[in-house]
Amino acid sequence: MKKENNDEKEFIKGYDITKYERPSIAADIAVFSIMPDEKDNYRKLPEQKLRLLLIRRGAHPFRNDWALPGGFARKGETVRETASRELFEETHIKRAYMELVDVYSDKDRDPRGWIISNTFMALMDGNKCKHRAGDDASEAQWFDIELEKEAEERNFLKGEDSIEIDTVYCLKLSCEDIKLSSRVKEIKSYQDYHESVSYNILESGGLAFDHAMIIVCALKKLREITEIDGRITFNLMPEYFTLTQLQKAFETILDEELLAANFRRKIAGLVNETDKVLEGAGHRPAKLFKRNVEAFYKSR
Ligand SMILES: O=P(O)(O)OC[C@H]1O[C@@H](O)[C@H](O)[C@@H]1O
Repeated sequence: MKKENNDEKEFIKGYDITKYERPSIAADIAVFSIMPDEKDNYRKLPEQKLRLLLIRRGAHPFRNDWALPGGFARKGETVRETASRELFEETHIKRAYMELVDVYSDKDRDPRGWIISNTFMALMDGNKCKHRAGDDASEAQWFDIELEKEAEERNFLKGEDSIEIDTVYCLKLSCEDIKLSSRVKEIKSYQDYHESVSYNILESGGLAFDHAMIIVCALKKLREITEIDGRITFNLMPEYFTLTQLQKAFETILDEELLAANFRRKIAGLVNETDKVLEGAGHRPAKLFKRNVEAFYKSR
């Protein structure tokens, strides 16, 4: 046993790590929040909007284009630590829900060279976030985000069981008079009873690197997780909320209207009623609820 350990030590000492080319590692974060629409000031409860934080790049490459907050890993950091550090630099938020979206490693994704992006999504109550421009950024802004299906084409490959579905998505991001519009193609193929998915950027529309594609993937993942397990949505909520506000948050993410009775049945076990009410939002004050923390401890 001891001999083997010594062998291994010798092997590691003599190992030439430079014989493989090494990529640079970056982490990006798609930071989502739900915030009231400031333009909607005629209602007591303004419409809630799903928002994404973008940074205007202050340096080359893609100077002046908009990008997800992100940056290179520092020596010794895990990529999650890199993402948390970058998130804190931009939002001053230390703890937020973070989930890996995917790893983006296309050789041409960054003109500077082989740079792999590990992208996380972070969800937060946007009202708590004091975003500020970081060292390498000239501006940080919350953008309203919308994703529309523009076209879908189905092609049978060999027989009835093999199909390729091409979907073109139009991603719209807007912040006051800044309007970004990107088009991303999703290619889903089902062959031999297995699904594979890939994406192509058709138009970047003012977004840097491959971030248009990454944002589409992040939003689709947020929607998928919300459909499977609604607990993720609570990360966008303040401590106290009405059931209507919670339903609106679900509807904003899923981009569809939900039936109140079905919705309330579904989330009943996840919330606890409090003795507080929301004042000033109509003739009858609405009851405020909190997370039922025990239901959140349960493993997924
Ligand atoms: O902002 P700098 O530090 O220039 O570069 C980091 C970015 O480089 C890209 O590959 C990554 O997606 C990340 O956003």
